[in-house]
Amino acid sequence: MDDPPPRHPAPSRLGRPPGERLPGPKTNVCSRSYFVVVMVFFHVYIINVIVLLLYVHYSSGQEDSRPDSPRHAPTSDKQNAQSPRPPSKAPLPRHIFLPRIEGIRVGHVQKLSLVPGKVHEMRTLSLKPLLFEIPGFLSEDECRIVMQLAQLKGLMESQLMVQDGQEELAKELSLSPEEIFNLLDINQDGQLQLHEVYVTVWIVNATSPTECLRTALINSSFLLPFSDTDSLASEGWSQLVRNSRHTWLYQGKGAHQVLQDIKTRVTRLTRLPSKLVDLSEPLQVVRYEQGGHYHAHHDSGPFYPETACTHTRLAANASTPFETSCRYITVLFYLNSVDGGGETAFPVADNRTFDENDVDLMDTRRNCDKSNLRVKPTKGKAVFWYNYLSDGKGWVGEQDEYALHGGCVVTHGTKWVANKWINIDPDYQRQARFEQLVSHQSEDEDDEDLTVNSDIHQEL
Ligand SMILES: O=C(O)CCC(=O)C(=O)O
Ligand SMILES: [Fe+2]
Repeated sequence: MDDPPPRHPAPSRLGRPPGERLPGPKTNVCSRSYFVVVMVFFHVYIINVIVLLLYVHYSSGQEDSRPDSPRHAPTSDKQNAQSPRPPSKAPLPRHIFLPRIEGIRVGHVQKLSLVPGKVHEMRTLSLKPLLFEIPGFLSEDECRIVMQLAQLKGLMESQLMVQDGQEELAKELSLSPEEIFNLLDINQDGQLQLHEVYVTVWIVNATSPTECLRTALINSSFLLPFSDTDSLASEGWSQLVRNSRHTWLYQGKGAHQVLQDIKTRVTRLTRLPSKLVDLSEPLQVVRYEQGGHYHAHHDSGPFYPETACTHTRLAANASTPFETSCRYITVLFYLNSVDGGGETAFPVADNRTFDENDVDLMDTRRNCDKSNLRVKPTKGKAVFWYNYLSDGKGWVGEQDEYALHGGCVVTHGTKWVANKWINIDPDYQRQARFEQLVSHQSEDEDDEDLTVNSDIHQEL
């Protein structure tokens, strides 16, 4: 009998030496399927990565191909601000730095090229305020046309004056001081402002002389330039802030060419962006008869965080208790040469004799000769000054106290002047939003030149 074939020992974990592989066929199947699975996963992974990369590439490529893509054409802040966008609350980028003309020193003369074929000379009159004069800024014809246009439009009384029968009415009604006060407190702020006070004077005189006014003074903290109430009772014209007539002339598209030319020249003179000049108040034309005057004043008030500017008020979207015109620059044109008096006085220019208590300096009927600086009205001459200082960062800063000025009494003849005020909000964001809003409106209203200030100017 054959011996039975030798049998492999039964696989036994215990009996296998360490490191010995598992029997043949079973080992082969496991490693192959494992390899296949791994390879499938690997390929799927690679394909995913490739697809992802292709997606990223093509999607960014499409963005790049847009004409306004930043990668193709980097847009400046200025372009961004000009492109039509709905007004947003996010702070707008600062892209305008207002140029300010340097005065160098009093008497310094700079040559200007404002109109083709003519050179103007600009002389520094004072550094505080920064004040210049430019003889012959307007031609004789331009002066004549502006005066004629103003006459055609009609001039109105610059300050309310006592009307016929007003005194009798006041007597008949025999109002109490409080009633008079409340009647005259036009904006109902519990105070009487300067323009309200001068109306008060007439009615008070007609009822219970200065008693009424004293009550008003005690009940409120309004500013009175002449504190002597007895003289208020006895004086006439001198008590009016101003004694003149005025009108406004629109200077936008469609206006008389002379008015548009003046606006262009003012833009060149001040070197400000034309948009700022375009959006400013229209030209104000003023006529003083013999005996007319304008007591010393500021064309624009001081600026506090809660102060609103008249021109940006509508865009500011907030109601504020104080409002002023925010007239950054005044350009004053003399439209005729005055026979006697009528100088423009700058009582405290360059601070040579400034005494804060000397309130009489405000009185241009009596004390013009005490002013530090007086400019003689000569046909065609322009003077211009900054009513606000710079904030040191290229924008409008605080009010310049030295910009106090007034029109001396006209002793002979008449006096014609025109004012071009350039309105800028010291709050940059408000000015920028206002410009944004106006450019949207002008787009909507198609090519109409918006001079939004034309019916919202206020008397100061
Ligand atoms: O008449 C003048 O000389 C000055 C006028 C003026 O200050 C004004 O109109 O605001
Ligand atoms: Fe003024």
